[in-house]
Amino acid sequence: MESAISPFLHPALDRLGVSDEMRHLMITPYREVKFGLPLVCHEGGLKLYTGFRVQHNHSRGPFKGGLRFHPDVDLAHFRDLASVMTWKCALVDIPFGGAKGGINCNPHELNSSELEVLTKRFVDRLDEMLGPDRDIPAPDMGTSPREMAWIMEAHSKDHGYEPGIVTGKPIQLGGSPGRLAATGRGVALVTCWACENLGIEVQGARIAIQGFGNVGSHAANFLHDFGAKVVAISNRHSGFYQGDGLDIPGIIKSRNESDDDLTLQQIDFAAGEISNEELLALDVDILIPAAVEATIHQNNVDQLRARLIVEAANLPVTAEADATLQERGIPVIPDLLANAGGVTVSYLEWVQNRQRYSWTESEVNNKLESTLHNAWKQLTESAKSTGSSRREAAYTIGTQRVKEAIELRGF
Ligand SMILES: NC(=O)C1=CN([C@@H]2O[C@H](COP(=O)(O)OP(=O)(O)OC[C@H]3O[C@@H](n4cnc5c(N)ncnc54)[C@H](O)[C@@H]3O)[C@@H](O)[C@H]2O)C=CC1
Ligand SMILES: O=C(O)CCC(=O)C(=O)O
Repeated sequence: MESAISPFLHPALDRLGVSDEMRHLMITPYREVKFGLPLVCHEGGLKLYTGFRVQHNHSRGPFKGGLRFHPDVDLAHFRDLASVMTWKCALVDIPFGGAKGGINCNPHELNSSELEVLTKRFVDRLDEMLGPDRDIPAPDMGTSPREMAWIMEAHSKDHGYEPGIVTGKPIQLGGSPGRLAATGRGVALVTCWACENLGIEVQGARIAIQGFGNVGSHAANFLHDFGAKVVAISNRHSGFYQGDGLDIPGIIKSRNESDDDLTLQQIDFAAGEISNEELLALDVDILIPAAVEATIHQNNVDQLRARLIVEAANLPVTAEADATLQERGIPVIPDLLANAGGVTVSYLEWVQNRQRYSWTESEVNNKLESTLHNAWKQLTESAKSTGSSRREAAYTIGTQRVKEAIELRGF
């Protein structure tokens, strides 16, 4: 499989003028593992899943990145996503490297105790690679605070009480206030700054959001609170459109009551059903892809009518589509910044865990906002002064910081 990040990364390394050896070092994962995970299912019978962890780079701090439980994942996928984490942490200037991993299972088809066994077995297999100063997992698609609690338990069994082994935990176990909503909060804040920059009024702005999980639903809720009209949302099954704005708090409430992504379909509100492809092509001010990679590609990019795209998902716009959007003058706020709120509060959670001390939610939210705003300022200034896109500027800053750390540490 061709790397989705290479077309963004190589030009940044060209701009830095790195040697071939340094380029190779910066693009190659430090370590990647793939292993079998057997599970005896409740109805009987053995199933074999595959676990993955790619540790991309740790020159600026321990490996950091989420765990995805999804049937379609593979090593190539995680290689790209781990690399994204490295540049993202560097861009927002938190002392972590990049990693990503997960299991090729469909969490909707397993019950809670099967998932618990699988998650704990995953941690056992990775035992010597994980640790609060080595590699710190967190939630990504298909995982949540529940799985993070199991990870903490599995690790602490052999290593003693250590909440800093994982972030995105339940608050009762040392999770940080604000982490659950942090990625969506960051998406909403960055959207507001971008609107201000581009002369788009947030109040009343029409927004379409693809993906209504942790990130999409929290982003929708914050933007609704800021006065925007979220006119369309979707999940992996279908989408909904209501021209005068959806009742986002009401939809989230009923989704949470059933605790199942599927029930978005069953919610009773005065909206029409649309497909994910139709959602992407809506005539809106802002389009927020918050689901999976490559949902905006060369075959649908010409249909897009949004004035601004904010990448809440990782790598949702392919390189070909990105080039077309640049030609059409449609600004894209890149994933490296737009969804960095999650890992930023993960860092704050890890700091609190290491100090055995906790901050209030408003302290955490203030630190999140100032971290993202610093990165936003650096990114926009760099894009302006070099005449590059925001994505190019994000990669230039991220790769520059990682290169500097590698050189300072030596080989
Ligand atoms: N959870 C976090 O803190 C962070 C997540 N992200 C990224 O945000 C994205 C979403 O993650 P979460 O919200 O955590 O996942 P989630 O598992 O909570 O929700 C994913 C949502 O996307 C929908 N979906 C899945 N495939 C789809 C498709 N092909 N078309 C439309 N909708 C689809 C699902 O039905 C669900 O509504 C991912 O790209 C993830 O890597 C990025 C930074 C942090
Ligand atoms: O919170 C974290 O450590 C990682 C979040 C993540 O996986 C991401 O930013 O893509």
